Amino acid sequence: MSERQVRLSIDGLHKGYGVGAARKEVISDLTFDVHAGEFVCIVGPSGAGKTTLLKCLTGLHPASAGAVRLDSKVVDGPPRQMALVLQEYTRSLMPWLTVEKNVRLPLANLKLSKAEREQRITDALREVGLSDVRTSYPWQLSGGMQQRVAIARALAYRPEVLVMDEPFASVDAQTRADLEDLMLKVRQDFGITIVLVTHDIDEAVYLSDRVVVLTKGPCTVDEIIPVELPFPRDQIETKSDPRFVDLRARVFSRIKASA
Ligand SMILES: Nc1ncnc2c1ncn2[C@@H]1O[C@H](COP(=O)(O)OP(=O)(O)OP(=O)(O)O)[C@@H](O)[C@H]1O
Repeated sequence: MSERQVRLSIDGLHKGYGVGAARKEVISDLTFDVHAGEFVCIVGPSGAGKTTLLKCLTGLHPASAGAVRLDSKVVDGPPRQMALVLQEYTRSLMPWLTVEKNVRLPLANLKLSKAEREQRITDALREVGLSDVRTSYPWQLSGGMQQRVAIARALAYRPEVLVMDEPFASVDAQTRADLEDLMLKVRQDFGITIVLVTHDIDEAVYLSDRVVVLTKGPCTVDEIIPVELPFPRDQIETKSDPRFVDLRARVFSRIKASA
C-alpha cells in the first residue's frame, strides 16, 4: 500500500449556509490529507458539521472557501472516482428493483460491455456475501443485508475513494460488528481509500489508520490520532488490547473537551 501518496486533500475548507445575518459558518479553515489506501474515520461532537464535510468532500456542496482535491484536481461536482454510502439504506435502495438491479443501477452511467457489467455485479455481491440473494428485493432482506447491497452497489462502481456517512448506525450491535469487519476486508481486497463518519468511538478506532477528531461547530481539526494497532483486527482481541483502550479514551476525551 502506497501510504504516503495523497489521494484526497482538504485545504483551508470553509463552508457556511445562508446569507447575510442568517449566515451560519459550519466548517472553518479545515485542513487534512487522506492517503491512498488509507482508512480514515471522522468523529466529532454532535452537530459539528461532519455530514456537511462529507458533502463537500463528495462535491455535493460547493466549498465557501478553500478546496477539496482528489488526486490534485479540485472537486467541483461528484467525481467519477468516488462513491457514497449513507446511513439510511431504506432510502438509498430502490424497493421495486431486485438486489442485482440495484447494484447495476449506477453502472448504466459507465461505458461498459455487458460482460464487464455483469462481472462487476457478480464480484461485488460475492465480496459482500450476497451472491445467493441476487433476485431478492431489498425489503425481503434484513437491515444489515440491505446495507451490504448498498456497499456492493458502491463497489461495483469501482471507486478509488469510498465515503460513508454513519453507515452502520441503524443496525444491531452484532450486525454492526460484522459490517465493520466487512469494510476492513473490502479495503484489503480492493485497496480503496475509505473515509467514514461515525459517532461510535470504538468503531472509529477499530477501523482506522487515523482518526480525525473535529471540534464543535464551526468545526476544524482538533487532532489527528494515528491508530497503530496491527492488522488483521479482531473484534474481541483488538478491542481488549490495552493500546485500543488508551486510544478510545484519548478520542473520547478530545471530543468531550471540545463539545
Ligand atoms: N442544508 C443546510 N442548510 C442550513 N443549515 C444546515 C444544512 N445542513 C446542515 N446545516 C446545519 O449545519 C450544522 C452542522 O450539520 P451537520 O449535519 O453537518 O453536522 P453533523 O456533525 O453531521 O451532525 P450529527 O452529529 O448530528 O450527525 C447544523 O447546525 C445544521 O443545522
